[in-house]
Amino acid sequence: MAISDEKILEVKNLKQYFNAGTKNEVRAVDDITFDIYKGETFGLVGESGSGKSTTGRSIIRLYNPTAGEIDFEGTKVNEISSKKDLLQFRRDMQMIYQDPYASLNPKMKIRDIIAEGIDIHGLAASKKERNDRVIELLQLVGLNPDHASRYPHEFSGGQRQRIGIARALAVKPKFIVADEPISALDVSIQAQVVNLLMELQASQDLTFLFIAHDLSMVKYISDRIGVMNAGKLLELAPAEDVYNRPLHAYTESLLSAVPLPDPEYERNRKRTAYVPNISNNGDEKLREIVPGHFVYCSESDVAALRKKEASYHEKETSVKS
Ligand SMILES: Nc1ncnc2c1ncn2[C@@H]1O[C@H](COP(=O)(O)OP(=O)(O)OP(=O)(O)O)[C@@H](O)[C@H]1O
Repeated sequence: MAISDEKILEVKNLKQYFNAGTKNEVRAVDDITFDIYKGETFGLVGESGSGKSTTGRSIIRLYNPTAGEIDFEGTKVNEISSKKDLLQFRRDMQMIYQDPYASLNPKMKIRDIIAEGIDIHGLAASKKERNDRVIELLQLVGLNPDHASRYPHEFSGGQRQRIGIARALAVKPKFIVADEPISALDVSIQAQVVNLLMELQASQDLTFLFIAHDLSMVKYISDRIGVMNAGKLLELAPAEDVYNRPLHAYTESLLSAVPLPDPEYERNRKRTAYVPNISNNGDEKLREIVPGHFVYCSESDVAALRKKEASYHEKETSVKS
């Protein structure tokens, strides 16, 4: 599915605090705003504890936001109240987890794990239809139909993640929150799962929120990327721009920590320490520096950031000529 200009998800000034008002208050998500378009993969990256998972969980309504709003297809997620609408929402929005093993019941056969959603939502009229659908899903994620009668422990990490994906797809969702779906996998398997997700996005008309702390893979799958730190969205831009023209110093330092495949280059390169390049004037917010490229900054930083953006283009032109 090509990316539409229609927004499927709007996150507006979302705050998700834990233990709010106590001395143990954690501002896991602290006033973030972003949209996701239909057919898009939006990558959310940041170090551990930056608030990525909390954002994903708020979106699928596991939490009640401290403040702000989440709209899915124009409906306020936290105001969905009828059983019927909530069931539909749970069907439209599915989650894929980091550790598929922990989320697969070890005592259940793969058939029943995959068919859980089919059963809950009454999507199969007969046992045969249910079985056929499971087989179709297994094939869709690159597994063998015979696997239906086996148990989770009989599978490798990559295969288990495929089972988790099949389970999510069983209810024909529109939107998938993939929370670090490849972090627990061997590097050699990561690319296979990323490729599978990309294929499925096209064939199943899906939109993804792809959460990752590893920036090396997220580049390939994401159309746009949001960089989070300490509950704030610090930079938001098309994936290419985040990688090739980072503007926030935090993004630059994250990128400098991405492992590179060439060992020689890897040994010699320098990590960039995070030296903030944003003023602390109290008027910081996500500001559009050039069309589509946003940085959390103060009004007084905008000119310098525009200059920095322009300097990337000058460098690119001089490399070409
Ligand atoms: N249920 C909770 N109660 C209290 N604090 C929480 C809860 N869930 C998360 N936090 C805290 O909120 C902050 C953000 O956590 P979150 O899991 O969203 O980060 P993350 O970027 O997804 O990191 P990771 O990659 O480690 O999961 C952390 O400081 C975490 O300890």
